[in-house]
Amino acid sequence: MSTVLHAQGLGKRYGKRWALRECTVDIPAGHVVGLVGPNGAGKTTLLKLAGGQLEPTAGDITVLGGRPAGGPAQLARVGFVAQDTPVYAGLSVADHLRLGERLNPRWDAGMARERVARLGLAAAHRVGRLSGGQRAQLALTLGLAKRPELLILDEPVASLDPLARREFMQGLMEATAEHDFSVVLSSHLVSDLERICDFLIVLVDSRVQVAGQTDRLLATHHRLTGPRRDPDRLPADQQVVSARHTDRQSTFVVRTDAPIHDPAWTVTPLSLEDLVLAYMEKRPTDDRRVALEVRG
Ligand SMILES: Nc1ncnc2c1ncn2[C@@H]1O[C@H](COP(=O)(O)OP(=O)(O)OP(=O)(O)O)[C@@H](O)[C@H]1O
Repeated sequence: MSTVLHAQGLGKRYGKRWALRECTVDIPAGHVVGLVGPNGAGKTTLLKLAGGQLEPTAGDITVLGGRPAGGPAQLARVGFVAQDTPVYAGLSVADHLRLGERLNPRWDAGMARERVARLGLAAAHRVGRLSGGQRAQLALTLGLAKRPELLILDEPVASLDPLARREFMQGLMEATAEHDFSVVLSSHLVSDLERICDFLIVLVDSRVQVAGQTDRLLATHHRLTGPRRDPDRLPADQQVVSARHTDRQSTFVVRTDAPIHDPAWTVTPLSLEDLVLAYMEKRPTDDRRVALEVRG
């Protein structure tokens, strides 16, 4: 299967501070990829490196097999909807569609018109007077009508209310069902992404903590609850993502490909949100087996 994004040791530094470091990921084509992480984790940096708006300080990145923004053909293959859903306040909805048609060789004018009509956006309406949700939908329309092979969306729903979030995601889901393209979109919240994403990247403190297909991630991560135990006494093939202890009980989130047979444990599956939170809790530590110890 072809790869939409390949990063090897990718890093971006501003002054002394790394915004993204040692990022090595492969994203196969045909997925909707959720990039999740807290504020300042490096999501925008990774997406801008993919879009070619930033140059790496270290490592390599290829997108659809080419250099990001490496010429008009490459630019036509990648759509980018930036964080502040950039549209031109003084221009009308129709002006935006005309601009899109002028600038994009594969522009799907019929789809753009149909989508704008379905959203109830009047062609003559000044974009500066649209609501945040309507602006986000217009920006999504422009991104989709470009007919990219890869559409990158940087926190597209961050400023929207829950209903507008749902409508936006619904529109994106319908588009991915109708047309064959890959999507990478970022959010602070996994709840925004879990209905639509089938591939997840968790980014915390400028590093990729985990990346993979969501069904595979869910199948290989488990919560173990049982009598208090030192993490060093877990089998070597169980990678401890997070650990919590009371005086008598331990709860671990572990990653393993092997079945868990130890009768001491109650094994429960994780939701995607649990999984992301376990990685977000992870902190650098001297102990390689334990990501986090919380007493409580
Ligand atoms: N132009 C810049 N100059 C200096 N530091 C920057 C610049 N852009 C980003 N950074 C820093 O790089 C780190 C990662 O920023 P980035 O915008 O990629 O994070 P993010 O995960 O997208 O955050 P948010 O969710 O808040 O948008 C942050 O510490 C940020 O302050």
